[in-house]
Amino acid sequence: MAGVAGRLARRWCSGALRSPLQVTRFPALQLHVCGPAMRASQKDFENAMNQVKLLKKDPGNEVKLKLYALYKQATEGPCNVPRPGVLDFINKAKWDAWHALGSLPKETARQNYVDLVSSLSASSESSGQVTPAADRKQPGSDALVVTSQDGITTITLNRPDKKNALTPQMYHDIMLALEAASKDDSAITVLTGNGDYYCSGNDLTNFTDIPPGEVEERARSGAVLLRDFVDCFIDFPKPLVAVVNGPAVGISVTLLGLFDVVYATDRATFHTPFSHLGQSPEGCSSYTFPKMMGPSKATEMLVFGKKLTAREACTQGLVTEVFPDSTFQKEVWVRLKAYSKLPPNAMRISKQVIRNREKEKLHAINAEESSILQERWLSDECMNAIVNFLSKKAKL
Ligand SMILES: CCCCCCCCCCC/C=C/C(=O)SCCNC(=O)CCNC(=O)[C@H](O)C(C)(C)COP(=O)(O)OP(=O)(O)OC[C@H]1O[C@@H](n2cnc3c(N)ncnc32)[C@H](O)[C@@H]1OP(=O)(O)O
Repeated sequence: MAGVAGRLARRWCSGALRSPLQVTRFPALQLHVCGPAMRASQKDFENAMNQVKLLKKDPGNEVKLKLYALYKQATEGPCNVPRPGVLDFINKAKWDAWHALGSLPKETARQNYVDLVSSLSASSESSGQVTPAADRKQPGSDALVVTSQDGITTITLNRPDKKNALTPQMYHDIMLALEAASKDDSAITVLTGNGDYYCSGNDLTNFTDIPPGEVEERARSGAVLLRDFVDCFIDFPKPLVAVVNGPAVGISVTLLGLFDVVYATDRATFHTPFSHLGQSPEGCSSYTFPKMMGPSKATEMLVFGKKLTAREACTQGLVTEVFPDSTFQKEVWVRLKAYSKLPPNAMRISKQVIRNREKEKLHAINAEESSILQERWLSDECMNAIVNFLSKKAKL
């Protein structure tokens, strides 16, 4: 395959092949093709085709073949044209990739194409080679992807079929990733999501399969986990940037108050349905939200569960800047890449000057919120809300 791959690369890059997959600029990446959520619209698909053209670095021939195959499957269905001759290496490799998809439904191929492009785009504005940072402990599952390049460590939530809902493993892995990022060579750390959502908050199935008699203990350990998790954000020493690529729910919203900068696509929304869930605010939002938006706007969000658009969130100070979805990834990564070239020690120290005097207070608030939430998890209101979600009676 290496010889074929090399020839393919030359042909693609030289523009010898005319197809919607002509990748003129390629991303560096860690790739994940997602399961068949089957929600991508034709518009999403067309957007993804456009996004491919913006990619900066070569993702490698295997990926290009995968993109080609998914495109053909999504637009024409299963491959039933004759296989090219043995010496027609390029077209044979393309045919093989397409044919390998068998009877995969067009909708699934379309979704997989969109998801694949989305994962490529997440890092398409960077020029260096993305490496899974070799000196760090890698996450325990592929629900989290950590990459490092151009002075930016990016932590990507990668459970797009579940809207990047956070499992206990992910909480632990994010803590490990933040700890590693605090010590690595990068100047800036980014948290983002793969797929159409930034994050749908705590995975509500975390509350299931608890044996009778263990509920209190689970609530206690859940509160410890929550407290440790939020502490990592409070203490994180470098500029921490949220690249909010889609809607955000629950703890993924409250935590934004602990980030230094929050960039959002205009497709993002911000929703904290704590009362609907019989729960209460966490992530220090009971302090950061009233401080940034005033108590009454904070109450609308944290108590009444009002969902904000990206622009509203920007007006309230929760979001730093909103970008059109079509140019979001491009603009944000260009910006971050430029920032990452600033002297790292100066940035770290300036962050400390801005944040340090509040740290103690934030830790105390986090402890209090976690303890209140521990009680809430044992309430009938909370149990009923979880049962409602799980039985699909309620979509919050
Ligand atoms: C006692 C134990 C303690 C545990 C440890 C705790 C540690 C810290 C806790 C911190 C406290 C955090 C609080 C919060 O974050 S509150 C917010 C919780 N999130 C929600 O309420 C969102 C619920 N989801 C939804 O409302 C919708 O799914 C959503 C609007 C996000 C998307 O709707 P849409 O119709 O577009 O898509 P689907 O509903 O079909 O979703 C696709 C699949 O994804 C699953 N999904 C989505 N979000 C979650 C979630 N939060 N938890 C679990 N699963 C989620 C959804 O069920 C679909 O799955 P299937 O395809 O399998 O049906």
